[in-house]
Amino acid sequence: MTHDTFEIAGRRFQSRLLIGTGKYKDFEETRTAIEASGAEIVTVAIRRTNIGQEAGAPNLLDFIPPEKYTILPNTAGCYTADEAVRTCRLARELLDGHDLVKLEVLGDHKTLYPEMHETLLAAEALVEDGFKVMVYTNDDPIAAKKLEEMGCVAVMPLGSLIGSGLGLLNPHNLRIIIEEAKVPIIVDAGVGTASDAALAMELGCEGVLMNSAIAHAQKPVLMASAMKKAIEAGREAFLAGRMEKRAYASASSPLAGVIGQ
Ligand SMILES: CC(=O)[C@@H](O)[C@H](O)COP(=O)(O)O
Repeated sequence: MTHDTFEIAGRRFQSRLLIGTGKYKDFEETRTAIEASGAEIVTVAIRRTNIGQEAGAPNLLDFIPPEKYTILPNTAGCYTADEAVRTCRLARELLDGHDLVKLEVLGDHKTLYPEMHETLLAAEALVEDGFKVMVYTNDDPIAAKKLEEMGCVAVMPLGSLIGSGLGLLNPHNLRIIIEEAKVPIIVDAGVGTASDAALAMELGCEGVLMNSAIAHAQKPVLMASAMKKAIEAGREAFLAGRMEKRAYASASSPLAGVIGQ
């Protein structure tokens, strides 16, 4: 499987597991979990994590160095297109012109569901401004297509609500989105355990982004390692092509060809 890489915005990656940096006990635990996950793309909430905004405070980039990981600044905590666009511009300044961002514009505090009108406005403005936009969206195939047509480099439908751990609530919609897509589809949010991640990959997603399932596991580093394997297993199962489901049994040792029959 070493050649099974995937591409986002002209960059190639081996690992299909994208990982968040929130909710860990401390930066050291963040570092160890990310290491165990094998992730190459690491997302950072610019409004919540210090990557240089606060001089003198502990800086995440000392633990997750940009020379080793692709840092993916995200707009978590933004509720309007304006806030999201400003946050991406701040990230670009802090990261010396880095243009790959994860856009999320949220609708309310209770569901953290994407606000699609503001998301579309922000995506348009950011693409226009030269950003490579990976965008968090609901699992609506029409919205996913619009975001792709606007020039987003990856579309990231939710599995279920951020931080809920409820898994993939609508695999049927995800399948439609994947079938229609010409850019990578990456499930973002709601993964609770390894089988959720494997299922997303079996559906044909290019990758999965997760945070809570690892950071809130009782043993985050062990869960990070489990997720790495689940993503790889799900991908291999997708490439292998699953058998058809049948309504009735089919003997494991068929009689056809048996001597004496
Ligand atoms: C880290 C990040 O970008 C989150 O907004 C993301 O959606 C993860 O969700 P979970 O915490 O449910 O994995």
